[in-house]
This record gives sequence, C-alpha cells and structure tokens, in this order.
Amino acid sequence: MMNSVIEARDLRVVRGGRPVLHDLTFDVPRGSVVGLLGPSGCGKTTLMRAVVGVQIVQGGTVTVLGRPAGHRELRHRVGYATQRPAVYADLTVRENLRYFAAVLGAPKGDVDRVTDEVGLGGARDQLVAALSGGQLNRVSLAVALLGRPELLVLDEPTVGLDPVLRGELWELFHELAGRGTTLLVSSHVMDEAARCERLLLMREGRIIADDTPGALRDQTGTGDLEQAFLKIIERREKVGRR
Ligand SMILES: Nc1ncnc2c1ncn2[C@@H]1O[C@H](COP(=O)(O)OP(=O)(O)OP(=O)(O)O)[C@@H](O)[C@H]1O
Repeated sequence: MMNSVIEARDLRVVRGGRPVLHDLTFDVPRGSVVGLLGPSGCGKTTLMRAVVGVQIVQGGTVTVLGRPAGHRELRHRVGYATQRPAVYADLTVRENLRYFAAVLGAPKGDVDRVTDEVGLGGARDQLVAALSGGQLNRVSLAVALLGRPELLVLDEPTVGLDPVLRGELWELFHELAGRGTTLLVSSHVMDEAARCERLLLMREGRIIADDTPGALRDQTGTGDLEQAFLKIIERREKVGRR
C-alpha cells in the first residue's frame, strides 16, 4: 500500500515453542489511528513488539517508515508505551520525563507538554511509586510522546481509566493523527474500536479482519462492532480456517 508507515509481510513469531503469530500481512497507513483489537492472549503485544523491533521473529518482514523494524534510525521516530511501564518508582513524574527526554535527545520543553497532554499536570511532582495504575500507564504514554515520534505504538493505553479520561486520551490520539502522526493502539474494549479509523481484529494469532469500522458493520449487517466481530468469527468457523 502506498504511504504505509507499517508494512508487515508473512510475519511469523513463535514464543515458548508455540506459534503465536501465524504469517500476518497488513499495512498501517500514515496519519491514521489503527486499533488492534482482540481477546487477551491473541498476540497483540507480540505484534507490537515486532513492530518496534524487540521481538525475535521466525519469518517474514516488518518494515517501519521504510526501514526494517528496530533499525537504529527509527529509535527517535517511533514511540512505544508498554503495558508495564519501565519508569523509575523512586523518581517523580517530572524527573522521569526529564531523564527520558535527555536519553532520547528530546527538547526540554517537551516534558511539560507531554505531562499536560496525558493529564498528569497535577501529579508532576509525585513519586511514581505513589501513582495509581491508570496514572502509571499515562506516564508510560507521556514517555512515548517525547520528541514527537511519527509512529506511536500504544499497548492498551486506556486500561483502568475512567470514561472521561479515556475520552480525553482518544481526543488526543485523533489530534496527533490530524497532525500526521500514525497510531497503532491496542485494546480489548470494543467500544474503543468505534473510535479508530481502521481496525485490525485479531484472534489466536491471526488477523481476521482489516477494515474500517463502517465497512465491518456493513459487511456483517450489524450496527454493533462487538456483534460484527462475533459474526466474522462465526463465518470463519463455518468455512473452516484457512
Ligand atoms: N515470554 C513469553 N514466553 C512464551 N510465551 C509467551 C510469552 N509472552 C507471551 N506468550 C504467549 O504468546 C501469546 C500471545 O501473547 P500476547 O501477550 O502477545 O497477547 P495479547 O493479545 O497482548 O494479550 P493481553 O491482551 O492479555 O496482553 C499468548 O499465548 C502468550 O501465552
């Protein structure tokens, strides 16, 4: 696909002796918010690890911004927020962000910008050890935003947040996409799927749908994405898995 930020071709990953990604092929277009949806254990985190280049892969290729995933030139161009943030518990939010900004070579002014963007302005002087789970997740998201990367890979960034905060973060994601940033965002909450421009629906290490929410609703004749997901699964089971 022209203008793809991520191009995965026949991506195969084995973990713990078991195949967890089965020859995945997909593209993520520039400046879009793409949702990666699927039940726990279907391989979302593994796929994201392959995109940021920290996953050993057994087959296929992943190209990010025209380079092989994990290429050193991508270090400043790709931001990754993991589910379990790697930040220092004995430092404050601000101290952590200052440290990561220095490591990434991001401008100093970025620290306050990203803190405000994720809604942690009121907690900037708190020790990370004293934060709630939802706040901790947002510190991880703030680190990923440092330096304004072109691609953001966010692993369940809204887990444990109240609906107001979730809504605000989704607004931020769209604002970033409006400025040309590409976002790959995982979730297992179907109501978040409707907020994405495109969806990759995963199940058992396979992508079972790759389309816009509207097209998925039309194809399955339902207004509800959760139902659409179920219908796609049913259909696949009828025709037998490829
Ligand atoms: N370190 C590991 N060693 C062996 N197998 C692993 C390892 N990490 C994950 N797996 C397996 O790989 C599969 C995919 O896991 P993955 O974490 O990618 O799923 P997920 O969709 O992100 O799940 P969740 O939503 O719960 O985070 C699972 O079956 C899991 O048991």
